[in-house]
Amino acid sequence: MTQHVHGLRTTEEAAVSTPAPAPGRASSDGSAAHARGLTKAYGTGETAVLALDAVDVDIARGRFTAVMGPSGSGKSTLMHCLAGLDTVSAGQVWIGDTEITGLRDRELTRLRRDRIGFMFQSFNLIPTLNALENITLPMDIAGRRPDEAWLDQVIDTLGLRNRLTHRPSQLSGGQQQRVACARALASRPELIFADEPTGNLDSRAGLEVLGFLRDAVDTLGQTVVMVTHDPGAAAHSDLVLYLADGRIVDEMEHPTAEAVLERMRLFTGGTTRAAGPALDRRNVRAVRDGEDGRDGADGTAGSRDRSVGGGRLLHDGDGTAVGEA
Ligand SMILES: Nc1ncnc2c1ncn2[C@@H]1O[C@H](COP(=O)(O)OP(=O)(O)OP(=O)(O)O)[C@@H](O)[C@H]1O
Repeated sequence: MTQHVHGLRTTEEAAVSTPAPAPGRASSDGSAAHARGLTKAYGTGETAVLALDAVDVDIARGRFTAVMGPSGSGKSTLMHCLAGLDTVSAGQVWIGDTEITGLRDRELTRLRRDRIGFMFQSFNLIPTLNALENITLPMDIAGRRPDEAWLDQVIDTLGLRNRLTHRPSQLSGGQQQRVACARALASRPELIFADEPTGNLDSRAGLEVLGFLRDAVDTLGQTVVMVTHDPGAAAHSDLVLYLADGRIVDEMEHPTAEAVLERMRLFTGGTTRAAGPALDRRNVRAVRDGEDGRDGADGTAGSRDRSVGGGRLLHDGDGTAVGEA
């Protein structure tokens, strides 16, 4: 099945005519994270799923990037691979200047602890600890003393000053998410990854959290990457990256909810399918170089026919090909 993105000039199409920068484009301050050829396959053989297909991406420092796409398009997988929470099948990932693909588990754990903050849909707060203890827990585990001035700023920015001695069960959902947000910010990480951070919140609490993430970028100079299904949430970001079938197929600067909604309507299908037999390297290269019959003539973005060459190249954990046609 050929996947069309009508009327749009996709990132892939742009790459045919000009050596376009990777989606996300690093700001003048550089990349907080970037990936090249990031490929992630789950399972092997007939049941293998290619969740990410040779993704190139730059996460610009000091910006708020949203990742959107249909269910199963690879959003969470992309976030987990960028954050070093999941291994990659092929390709490379950097946090700042540090290549994390290839790091040993212990080094990766330390890097995640020291340089990355996480916010998940389930807030992951410890019920027996109060808000302040939850906020400082990662630093306590790491044996690091919080920067008190910064911690104060985060607590005040998030409006948690009067809730610090409360346990999670004594806080509303929005307040719990703010604690999770403060915990992600407290160690002043280079990068914050948020997976559907408003998914469990009512719209008012969701708006609050998005406002705080926005503030974290604007006031505190943080870098945020947020996976979301919600155009309204994406509208708080500086840049939306659109994933479909494990690839970044488009991006939008300065999104509005209406523009995001409209753009999402233009995408068709888009779930990652089971990968069939893998193809040989020549075909992979041909597909990547755009020699696979892009449409183009009618102005539509000629995306790649997934069946060209009979499948896609899959790799096992150490990056070697595990199958060929
Ligand atoms: N642990 C796993 N084992 C096997 N397949 C997986 C695993 N995790 C994800 N997948 C598959 O990889 C593809 C991408 O999944 P991912 O969770 O990244 O998508 P998503 O865009 O975040 O979806 P959603 O919006 O529904 O959360 C899907 O086809 C999914 O079924």
